[in-house]
Amino acid sequence: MALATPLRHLLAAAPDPATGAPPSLQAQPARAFPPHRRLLLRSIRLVAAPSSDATRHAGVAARAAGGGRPTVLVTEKLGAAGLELLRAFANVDCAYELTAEELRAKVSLVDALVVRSATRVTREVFEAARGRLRVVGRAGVGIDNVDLQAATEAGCLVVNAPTANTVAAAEHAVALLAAMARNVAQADASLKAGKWQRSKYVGVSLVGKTIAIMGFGKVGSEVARRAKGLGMDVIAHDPYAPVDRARAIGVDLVSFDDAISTADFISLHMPLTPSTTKIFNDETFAKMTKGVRLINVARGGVVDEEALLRALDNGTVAQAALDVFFEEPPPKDSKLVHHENVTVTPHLGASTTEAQEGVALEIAEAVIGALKGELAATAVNAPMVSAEVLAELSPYVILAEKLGRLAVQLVAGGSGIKAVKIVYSSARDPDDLDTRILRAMVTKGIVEPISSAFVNMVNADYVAKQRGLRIIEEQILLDGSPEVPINSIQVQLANVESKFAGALSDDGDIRVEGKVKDGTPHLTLVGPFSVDVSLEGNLLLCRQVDQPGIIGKVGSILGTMNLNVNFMSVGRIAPGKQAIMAIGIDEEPDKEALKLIGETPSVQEFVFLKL
Ligand SMILES: NC(=O)C1=CN([C@@H]2O[C@H](COP(=O)(O)OP(=O)(O)OC[C@H]3O[C@@H](n4cnc5c(N)ncnc54)[C@H](O)[C@@H]3O)[C@@H](O)[C@H]2O)C=CC1
Ligand SMILES: O=C(O)C(=O)COP(=O)(O)O
Repeated sequence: MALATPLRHLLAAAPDPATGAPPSLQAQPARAFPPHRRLLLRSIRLVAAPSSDATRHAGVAARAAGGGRPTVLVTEKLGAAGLELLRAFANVDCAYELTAEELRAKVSLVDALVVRSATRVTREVFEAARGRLRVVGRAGVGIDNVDLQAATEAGCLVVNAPTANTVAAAEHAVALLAAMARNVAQADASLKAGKWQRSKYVGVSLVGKTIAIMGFGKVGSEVARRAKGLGMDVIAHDPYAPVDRARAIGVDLVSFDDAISTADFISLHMPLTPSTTKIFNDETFAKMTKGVRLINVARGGVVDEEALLRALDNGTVAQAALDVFFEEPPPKDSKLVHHENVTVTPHLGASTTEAQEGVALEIAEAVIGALKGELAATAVNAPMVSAEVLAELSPYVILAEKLGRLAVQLVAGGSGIKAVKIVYSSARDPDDLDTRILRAMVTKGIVEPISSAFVNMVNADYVAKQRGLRIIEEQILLDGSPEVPINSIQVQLANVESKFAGALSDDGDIRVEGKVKDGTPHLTLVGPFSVDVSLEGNLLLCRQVDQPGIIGKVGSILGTMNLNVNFMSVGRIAPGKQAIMAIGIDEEPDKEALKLIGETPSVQEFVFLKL
């Protein structure tokens, strides 16, 4: 999907100047709401929520250094069709089996990095990238080899390919299940060694046995379906899986202890996270039925391998079939790998021709989309904002950033900003108004003019938190049609001094408010003064006592200095009382022009603001 320029602006670390057709607005059903209710929307939330859900959306545009084609570094073997797709869009550097040092050396020269499970994309890698790396594409599911927090802090989007290898992984689990139960690998090795050991390799049957699926996600549920086809009783444990989905394929969701204590076979399908690390340990093995058989096609780290070895040696675990290991490749003398009751494969779950073509295409599309600033449906470290929401809010994106920019420039030097309140007035039910993108833009507007940080949707909340900015959002619920998502956005900075007293509200906050008019952002309120000036170019705010002639005087200074006024508005409290002039200027006035404006009799204060 091509995005309108304002949206690219949000998604971009460096805005991509390419234009696309603006996405159509989403029609909303008309609903009635009580008038003018003020609601607290939400305080700031962090965005680094590791998940492999396929429903997350966000994008980050990258512009290659020098403005040319972007460069993509591919560090592990990728399916040919995916590589071809990448090559049509970017310069692709395929460099396999890099050392950590070599990877760090290369990463600052690329806009995107595509990896599988063997490349460790650590904090050091993001640091070495020095801000150029915008997208990490994981051609597969597990993103435990990517430091998501470091990626988020660097504003680097991480995308994965969560669906194309599901069936391959499930089939491999079933292959290991059957091979283990019938000693296929051991018998094969024995026969090849010239032996004929029929009684040694008597196996166990699967039919009628209970298998516990630990992690009932995409792979787990496919394994469950296949196990049912083999005549097994299937139970599953997954604290987050919907009961309905399990029920639909005839699987009972049970507690962790119930699952492991009743199963004859246990198949692992959860992600490796801090809470699943070594979740299978001495304590949990002790709760299992004696003679249980374990299959692990998930991640080696979910099993305490020393404890598994003990359980195999004391007969608690009769057999294990392992595709994944804590350390990959495992040490050559690994006792687990060489154990006679253990069947091993070298992380082959996703290694089918079909799955590799699939993940390569899936990741190539996601990476290209993200580099273009389009939506990444498989982003794992950015908030979920649907394409429809992004399209609908795109006119407000620039407004939000400009209000942030204005507000921060009104702060007097030395007064640290701590509290930012964003007030949206809207007739839309708060549950139907996703403002995270706008909050990110206000943050961008506030932070970027006063720091070297760059802010995008991936890192906005993180940057705000790191800078001690508490961002609160409120909604004033208006009467009227909820078809227009937002009537106005107000940015308030509390407990700061202003270099322009006219911008202070009666409560003492710096306050600016804006609206979108005919698709263009307008400033509509400064402190207590209503104005109406298009937010383009630069802005001059002058405060004076309302009286005839001042507009002419300031206007003629600007004219003399060859400064073009693009918009102008006067706001006053009452005739003859305090007033402000808001003047949009295309160019930036020089010191002399500003001096003359300051010396204009009756101009009590003025400020020049860059938009
Ligand atoms: N060996 C291989 O080549 C492959 C391995 N994998 C691995 O398989 C695993 C599953 O992948 P998908 O099914 O695609 O992911 P998924 O995200 O669809 O499913 C994971 C499920 O685990 C559940 N879960 C999270 N914490 C849990 C806990 N403490 N106990 C039980 N369940 C928990 C989640 O709720 C989710 O339903 C991942 O670890 C992935 O990295 C996936 C593909 C290939
Ligand atoms: O997708 C996953 O989680 C996998 O484990 C597959 O890993 P791979 O891409 O084969 O290195």
